[in-house]
Order: sequence, then C-alpha cells, then structure tokens
Amino acid sequence: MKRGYRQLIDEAEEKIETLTLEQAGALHGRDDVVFVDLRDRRELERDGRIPGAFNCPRGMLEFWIDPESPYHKPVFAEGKTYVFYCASGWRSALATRTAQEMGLEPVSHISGGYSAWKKAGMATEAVAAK
Ligand SMILES: O=S(=O)([O-])[S-]
Repeated sequence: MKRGYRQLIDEAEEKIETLTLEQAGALHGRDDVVFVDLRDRRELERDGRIPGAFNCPRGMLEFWIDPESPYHKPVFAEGKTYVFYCASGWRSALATRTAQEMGLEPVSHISGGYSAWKKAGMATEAVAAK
C-alpha cells in the first residue's frame, strides 16, 4: 500500500472537525443542522439511527452533494450545518474530508460514530425494513 486506510483517516482527521458526543448531542434536533448517516440501509434497519438523520450511503456521497450531478439531493443545498456519522467514525472521517473538499460547509463528524452514540444511551430510533 502506498497509503493505507489508517493514513487516509489520519490525514483526514487533521483537516476536519470531529465532534465529541456532547457537542453532537447539543446540535441534534436543531432546525439548521442535518445529521447525515453514511451507513448502508441494512445497517440502519439492523441497528437503528439517530432520530431524523438523513441516510446517504457513503458510496453515493459525491453524487448526492454535487448540484451538477444527476443524482443531487436538495438536502445538501440547504445551507445548513452538516454532521456526518457512520458506525465507528472511520467512513465519516473520510466522507467529511471529501465533502469539505467539495465545498460543503460547515461539516463535521461524530467521534466514535453511531456505536458510541448508542452506547452512551443517547436518542435512537428504529428504521423499518423497506
Ligand atoms: O463505520 S466504520 O467507522 O466502522 S467504517
């Protein structure tokens, strides 16, 4: 490997904002903040999600953010604050860096991801199978 996953994550983390659970919890529920769940649909159905989070599978990220893309999702053009999370904070570190490079801002991610959020007893909701 020229640059392995760990190096990519470390490099991303130097350039992005990482929220503690407390900081993320304080942002949750605000009208001007969108929580973006980067996990796959089956992970949401199995484990639930942060209430109200918008599901953007990481594989679609660039295509859903870019207004020029045929797959663009308007949620990314609302001028809000974006809080990304995944299961443990790895995918979200890379995704936050990419979103930042694309010009989405402000954007940050949650340290430890959904597993830390859930373990801390913070609010979750079930996601029904489609
Ligand atoms: O969701 S993850 O941090 O395990 S890649």
